Amino acid sequence: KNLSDLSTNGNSKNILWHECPIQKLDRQKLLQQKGCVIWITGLSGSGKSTIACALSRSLHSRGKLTYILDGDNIRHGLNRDLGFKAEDRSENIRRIGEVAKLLADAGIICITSLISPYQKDRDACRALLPKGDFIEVFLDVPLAVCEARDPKGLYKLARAGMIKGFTGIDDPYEPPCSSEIVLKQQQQKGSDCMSPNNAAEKVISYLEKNGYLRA
Ligand SMILES: Nc1ncnc2c1ncn2[C@@H]1O[C@H](COP(=O)(O)OS(=O)(=O)O)[C@@H](OP(=O)(O)O)[C@H]1O
Ligand SMILES: Nc1ncnc2c1ncn2[C@@H]1O[C@H](COP(=O)(O)OP(=O)(O)O)[C@@H](O)[C@H]1O
Repeated sequence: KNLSDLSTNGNSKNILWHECPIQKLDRQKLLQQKGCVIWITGLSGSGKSTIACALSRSLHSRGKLTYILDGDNIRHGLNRDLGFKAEDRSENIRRIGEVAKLLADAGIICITSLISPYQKDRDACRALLPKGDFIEVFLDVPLAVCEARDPKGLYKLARAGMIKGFTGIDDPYEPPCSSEIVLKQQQQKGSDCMSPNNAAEKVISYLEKNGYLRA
């Protein structure tokens, strides 16, 4: 190794990047797909986890390897030290963005389902990936619909002041302005314009059209 290549990165000094002869392209060839990140963002209750699962199931049945990074789940382990203040949410997203980047480099179709309320945090994750490989999916579901669903009873607690800083109630959500895919949920009851399976199909069409389902 050439000592002049030793570098500093963050708090790490004297580190050198190690290349392996087996690269992303080789892994993609093996898997017959392209590694990428499908970044699902939206309010609590907008359907992120449901759509992530529908998408994973559908891609799996076509022989494609996926992995879901779900905010709730990752907060049980890797991110168990983080809460919900703005810096903690940013760090949550930064770490998951880095893990997603590794999974995409492994050739996997990585699906993240996080509120990710801040544009700058989402954009920082986008910037970690090669152009095109970060596919943002905005679940554009009105707060009233999410609040009416309230599957975990958290909106009720937030309205009663028992949870402080709940997204959409007393904490911000910055809607994305240039997502690759926008999935809109109408407010009328019984509207089936965005069933989880329809939503998954829209994402799969995008992947197909953009060459992610072949090596
Ligand atoms: N204060 C507050 N605000 C928002 N959400 C809260 C809060 N406290 C707990 N929860 C639960 O945590 C889930 C969101 O975690 P995320 O990691 O996706 O959030 S973030 O991206 O860091 O903003 C979120 O899950 P989802 O409903 O699946 O989105 C909530 O169940
Ligand atoms: N497309 C949809 N149409 C109707 N209800 C949905 C849809 N997607 C999710 N749901 C329901 O909404 C609730 C919240 O979904 P969930 O996937 O947990 O959202 P999130 O992960 O964004 O918090 C669940 O009860 C789920 O069954």
